[in-house]
Amino acid sequence: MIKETARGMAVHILTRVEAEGAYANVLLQKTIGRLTDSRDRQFVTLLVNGVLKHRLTLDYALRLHLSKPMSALPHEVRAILRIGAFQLLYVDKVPDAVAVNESVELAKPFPKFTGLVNVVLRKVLEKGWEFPWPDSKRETVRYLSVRYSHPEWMIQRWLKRWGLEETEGLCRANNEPAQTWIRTNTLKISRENLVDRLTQEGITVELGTRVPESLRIQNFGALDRLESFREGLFTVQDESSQLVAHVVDPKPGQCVLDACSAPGGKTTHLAQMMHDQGEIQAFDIHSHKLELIDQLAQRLGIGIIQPQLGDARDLPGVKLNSQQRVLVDAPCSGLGVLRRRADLRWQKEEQDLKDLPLLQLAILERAASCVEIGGDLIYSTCTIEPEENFELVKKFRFAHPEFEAVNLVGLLPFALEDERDIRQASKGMLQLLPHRHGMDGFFLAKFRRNEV
Ligand SMILES: C[S@@+](CC[C@H](N)C(=O)[O-])C[C@H]1O[C@@H](n2cnc3c(N)ncnc32)[C@H](O)[C@@H]1O
Repeated sequence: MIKETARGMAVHILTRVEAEGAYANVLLQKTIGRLTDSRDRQFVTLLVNGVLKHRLTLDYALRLHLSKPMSALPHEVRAILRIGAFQLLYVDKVPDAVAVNESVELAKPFPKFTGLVNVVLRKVLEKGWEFPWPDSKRETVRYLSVRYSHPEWMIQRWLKRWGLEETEGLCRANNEPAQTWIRTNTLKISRENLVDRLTQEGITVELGTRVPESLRIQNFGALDRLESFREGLFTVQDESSQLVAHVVDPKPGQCVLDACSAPGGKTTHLAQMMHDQGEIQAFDIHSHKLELIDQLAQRLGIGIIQPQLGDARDLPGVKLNSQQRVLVDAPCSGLGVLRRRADLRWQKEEQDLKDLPLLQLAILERAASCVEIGGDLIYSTCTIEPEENFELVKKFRFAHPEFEAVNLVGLLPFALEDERDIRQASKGMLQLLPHRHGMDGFFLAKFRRNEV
């Protein structure tokens, strides 16, 4: 039995993820609560997410010193080696000797492999980052793939679209640690007063510069234990996703439809902007996720949201031409948020980029039929792939000349700097990219319905 230390817990989680296909984030949340020290909880999270993200690079480094393939080793031993190599290569604050010795300690329940763990990790330590990488000119795809731990099919697409320099920049950005952003609940508190409250609670806070409600926080333990959290003064939401409600720009008293709404991040932001006056119908296809919207709305003190179970391709009960604002925050491949979702890059396949647009377009078509004349339709995704974004919007516009693009430049709460973005945004679309904008990859489009 591996002891339930922080490292032991990380081995246990990674083993279950690989051997049983368990969801890493669900397992992490369930398990780390057993650790009393918040630093231990953070360390387990760092190890699990780090190993999942950098798995390809770690295995490449380890295989150089193994006589058999990783698959010939027990799952636990693979996890111990990866955790050890991750600390040696990526984590400055752990002394190298500690990383090696602790890994050997973890391997003691597998006596046949303690020697191997010791020898292999000492070799990784000795070599550091001096690997025989694939040739970056002749084998560019393979080089970027192992150097930055991304699937080759993703690299291939990005190289075609953006070339070497930008693709490398994107891969680097995807490997940066994700920052934590929160959104002020302006129904209850101003952003300045929230900064004071959080500071009193020992949290390091920084004002977001792009969204008036956003704050970046650091040095926090379990957020749900904070008084300010329980009072509903904020919710966790990435900064780029906080842009959406500003682009929707709903007004108090309006009828708003959110077609794919769970867990309610954007729905509750819309309600805030409406001063909790009017009506928001919040659809989602999963009933367990609808409960999350209810819980969030309750905590934030919001009353105008009506969660509705239903497929957004049907939107049962919603009348044609009945809504002043309709948001489609579509299910997507999520390739814009790879830094935030550690194992997502390994879960997606290129086929998803053929299947998802069919669903996205069907949802957009039905949602569009609910927009009243003069009303607005907003489409957003957290992906950077054209099939789900620009190309999809082009198809939709071609079939629906009654929708005209709405200029986004004045709606965004920050000024765009890049000429390319300004040109796009004035035509009603914006693609944010992690390596260009320093934010999660996100796509937004807005159209107004005219009489035809
Ligand atoms: C990008 S997430 C929405 C995030 C949400 N807007 C927020 O800000 O918290 C997409 C959502 O679409 C839901 N979904 C997937 N297929 C759907 C469908 N056919 N109809 C309605 N909802 C769907 C998923 O359950 C998921 O909750």
